[in-house]
Amino acid sequence: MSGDATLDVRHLWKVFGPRADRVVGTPLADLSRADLLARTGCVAAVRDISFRVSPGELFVVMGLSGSGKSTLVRCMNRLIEPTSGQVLLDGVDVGALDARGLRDLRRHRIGMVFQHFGLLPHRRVLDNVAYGLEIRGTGRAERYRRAAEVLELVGLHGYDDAYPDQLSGGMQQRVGLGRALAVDPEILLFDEPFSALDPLIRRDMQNEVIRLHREVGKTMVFITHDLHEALRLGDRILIMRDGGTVQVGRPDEVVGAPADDYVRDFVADVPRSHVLTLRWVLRARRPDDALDGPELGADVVVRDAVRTVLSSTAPVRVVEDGELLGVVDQDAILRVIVAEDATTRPGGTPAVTAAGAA
Ligand SMILES: Nc1ncnc2c1ncn2[C@@H]1O[C@H](COP(=O)(O)OP(=O)(O)OP(=O)(O)O)[C@@H](O)[C@H]1O
Repeated sequence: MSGDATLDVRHLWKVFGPRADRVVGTPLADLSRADLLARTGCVAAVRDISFRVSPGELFVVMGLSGSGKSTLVRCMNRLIEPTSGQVLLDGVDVGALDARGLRDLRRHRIGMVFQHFGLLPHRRVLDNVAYGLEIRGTGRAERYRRAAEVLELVGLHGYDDAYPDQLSGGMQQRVGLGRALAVDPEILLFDEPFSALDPLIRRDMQNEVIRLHREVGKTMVFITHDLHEALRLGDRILIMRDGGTVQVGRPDEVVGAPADDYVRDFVADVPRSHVLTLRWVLRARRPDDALDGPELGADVVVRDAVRTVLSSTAPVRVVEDGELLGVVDQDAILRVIVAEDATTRPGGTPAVTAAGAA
């Protein structure tokens, strides 16, 4: 059962090369990517990847160039045929779809946003946004109505009649985003959409995705090689290396408890106060702690709690579901800020565990 996951990826493999179908399920599958290549000439682009994306979640897949992200995302709608494993979209096995089902999936159910916008240069912005509706057979009046609505949503109001080459890169990317949104798909897949944009415009577009995600509540899978982008956007992040999964977790988990040295190195320069939540810095309440301090939730990010903690003489009480998890005092906050560039918390586990055990 896929439960109520919008996307459920199970033991997905994609092997390229000669006799690629004879790798999974044999001892060859246990070889590292490099050894497999040396022994067989095959590349395991995606190695046994499993994850579930809940309705409305923004799920990020992050990895360096060659880690297998693009192959993985293309396996979702079978632009690349997986070697083995399953992809379920709202419980429907994508691998079992016939040509017609697949066409329906790509037109109606999955929207894609790429780095290269793939806009139609001779068509106006409005027609580009309406394009998905047009190939779906939606009538002219209805598709223009919807396209105008989406243009407003992606901040392109007034650009209906412009042509793509009259727009900046960021604006063209908004058109691409609008086109994907116009058909109201169940899930949006972003394949490194902002990699070619200038840093400031890129930041703008990230904010745009965050805003849109909040406003339309769409389930999203976002592929990136940029850790900071992943941490900004992701409800959860899957980190890939050499085709496999290194870690899946919330941003605070990836930064607070890196799964291995690879992730630890990766997150070493992340400002911890921007990502860690109070859960990671609280301690168990001591009998002499004053309990009349302010109350904050365990998922409040340290940076957002600094003012409250530093302006209170009593420790801040950290609560979750009405229960006191522990307290955060000024020392704890200052330690995070002062040690911003330290690599990991000793022990690497949320402080709530330590507090609970104390
Ligand atoms: N059609 C193919 N035939 C053979 N090998 C391939 C093919 N497509 C991808 N690969 C290999 O699979 C691995 C994963 O590639 P993929 O493009 O998915 O990685 P990526 O993380 O998306 O990298 P990038 O960000 O550079 O696109 C790489 O080693 C790549 O060379």
